[in-house]
Amino acid sequence: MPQHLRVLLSPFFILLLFVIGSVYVSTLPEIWLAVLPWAPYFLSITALFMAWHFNKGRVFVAVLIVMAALWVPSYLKQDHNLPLVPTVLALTWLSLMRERGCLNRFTFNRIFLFAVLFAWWGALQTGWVKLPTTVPLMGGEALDGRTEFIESVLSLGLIGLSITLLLALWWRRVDHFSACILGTVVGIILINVLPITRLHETILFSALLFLWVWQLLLESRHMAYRDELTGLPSRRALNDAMAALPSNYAIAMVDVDHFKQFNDTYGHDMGDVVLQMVAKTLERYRGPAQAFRYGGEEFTLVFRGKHVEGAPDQLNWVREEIEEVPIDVTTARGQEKVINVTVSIGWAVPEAGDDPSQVIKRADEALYKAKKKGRNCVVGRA
Ligand SMILES: Nc1nc2c(ncn2[C@@H]2O[C@H](COP(=O)(O)OP(=O)(O)OP(=O)(O)O)[C@@H](O)[C@H]2O)c(=O)[nH]1
Repeated sequence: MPQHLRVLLSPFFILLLFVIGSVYVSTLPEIWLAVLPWAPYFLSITALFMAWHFNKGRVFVAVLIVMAALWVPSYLKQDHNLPLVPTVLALTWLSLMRERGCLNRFTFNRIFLFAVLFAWWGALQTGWVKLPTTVPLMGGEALDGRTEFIESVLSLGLIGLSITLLLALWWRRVDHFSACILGTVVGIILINVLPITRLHETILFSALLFLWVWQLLLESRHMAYRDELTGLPSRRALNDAMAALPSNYAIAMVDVDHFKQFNDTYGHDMGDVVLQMVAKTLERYRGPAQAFRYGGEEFTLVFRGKHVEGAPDQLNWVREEIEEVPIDVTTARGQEKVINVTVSIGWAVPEAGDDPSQVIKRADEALYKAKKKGRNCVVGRA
């Protein structure tokens, strides 16, 4: 499944699950129905605590925005009149901001900014502030049909623009945060347009808050199991994968040739670009083999089951493909040129009684032989 759809899967699946659940909510025992109104508060405290723990200021603020959407109307005693426009605007605005950690001046500034936005909406709703009828904005008292019409068009325009922007951000970033913001905005719109009771509304708000708890769980998993530079699964993920291998498998170790020299000549940043390029090429072989960053300039490919047979050919293709990628570099004298890097590969399959760590050791020995042979080659050790 394409990565774009994969990141959207969990937010929209959670939403769908809660929407279906809300249909059957009235069949729940009394005790559950009594507890349900507390669910959003419990979930928001959990999400806020987790966001603080993982130092995710944007998630912290997103949860507060969802809570404001739930809480502000009941505070104003205006049930079922959700602050739709300020909520969507605040979430969109937030997704344009960079992650800058939690509980610092950036987070407090953002909370203040969005609090002003909600306070403005509340003031207009309650009539504390009255705009001239020619300035229709976010619930300003509509004195005639024309003003009401302009106000609706303006609200729809702002929401449409926000959704377009959020879709563009999701498409560009392909990350869980953008997907969760999209899910939250869709959820808020659903709550606003569906003819639902207060109880259903509570369940849908719980869905939106659960979505953020889930996002933080995914994020923590991502931090533990993904290599930050290349985006590949990390050594820890490889250890887990090795514990669940079938009987027929092969492990290949891929190492960039003369990488120290490359770093010394073109700089560490260019070295990082090379590692990202190698990772991207290895990722393309996701079908037959799973790629991991083993550490430093070393990568691991794991072939399982029927793919083991084709491993030598696949490894040669990988090697050739990496060799063909042109890399633009600047020399110490400021000259620009295009170069190519190569990799050496050693691979092995298990012998009777071998555990995966022994197979990795033998693949490493094969890699050593490939280096000795002159590099840019594949050596297999069955
Ligand atoms: N840019 C960059 N360099 C790294 C990273 N991790 C490790 N390195 C560098 O990778 C280099 C590893 O070099 P060696 O293992 O000695 O490899 P080599 O001797 O140059 O090349 P071979 O003999 O062909 O393996 C060291 O200079 C490390 O600093 C990283 O994440 N980014």
